[in-house]
Amino acid sequence: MPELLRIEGLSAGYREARVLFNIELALEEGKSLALLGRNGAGKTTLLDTIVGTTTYHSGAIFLAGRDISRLRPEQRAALGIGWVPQERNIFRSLTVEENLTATARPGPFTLARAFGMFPRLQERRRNLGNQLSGGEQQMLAVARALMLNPKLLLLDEPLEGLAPIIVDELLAAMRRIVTDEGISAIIVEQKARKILPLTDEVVFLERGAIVYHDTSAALLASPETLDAHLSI
Ligand SMILES: Nc1ncnc2c1ncn2[C@@H]1O[C@H](COP(=O)(O)OP(=O)(O)OP(=O)(O)O)[C@@H](O)[C@H]1O
Repeated sequence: MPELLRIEGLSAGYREARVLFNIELALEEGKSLALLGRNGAGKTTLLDTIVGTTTYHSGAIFLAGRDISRLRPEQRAALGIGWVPQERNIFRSLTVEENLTATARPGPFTLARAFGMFPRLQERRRNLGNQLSGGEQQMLAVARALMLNPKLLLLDEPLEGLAPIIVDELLAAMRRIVTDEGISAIIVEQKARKILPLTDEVVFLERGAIVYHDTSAALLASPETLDAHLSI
């Protein structure tokens, strides 16, 4: 598979504060990566740096071979980076359907496909964003990002604060996204054991540096390694 994302010697943070140090990472097309680590390890900062909203210090980020390190966030989005931030940036005063179509870009992922993946959204298509439950808002945020037909989907703690039944629904949808739809994704998650079975690779960040990178299958086969990293 061709390489989709390559990060070389990346250091970044917020203004003069450095949060990420010398990040080296590559992801092939169609592969998914779980990005794990304790609170404050730099997971969100890494996603935001790929999106382009942090302060870039050094190194480079390539998307499908093109250096995007100095592009603005909207230019990166146009090149195929889809992003669901922790705060789920949906339009609260637009309907579900308007949210999905307002920023959509042509491609295989259509409104019908979004409703097929999230039947709850179809039922609530005429409801406003602010009338949805937290779980429905998260589904809408994910579906909205997919409607941009991204090459790379970045999800920041998509399961956070959701009821168990909604967590299972979203996990099933995420499995479809990364396996059936074959969309490349980087998923930041606290619930490591929930996310590892549906990702190809896993990275642990600690104090802004990568301290572990392997296949998710290898980490799942080694519970003591997983426990060691989760307890850090
Ligand atoms: N806007 C900001 N300005 C300055 N420092 C920030 C900002 N956002 C985060 N940081 C700092 O960057 C470091 C990494 O934070 P980040 O949110 O990336 O971690 P995280 O691994 O995503 O943690 P969490 O699971 O809590 O979201 C922390 O020390 C945090 O205080």
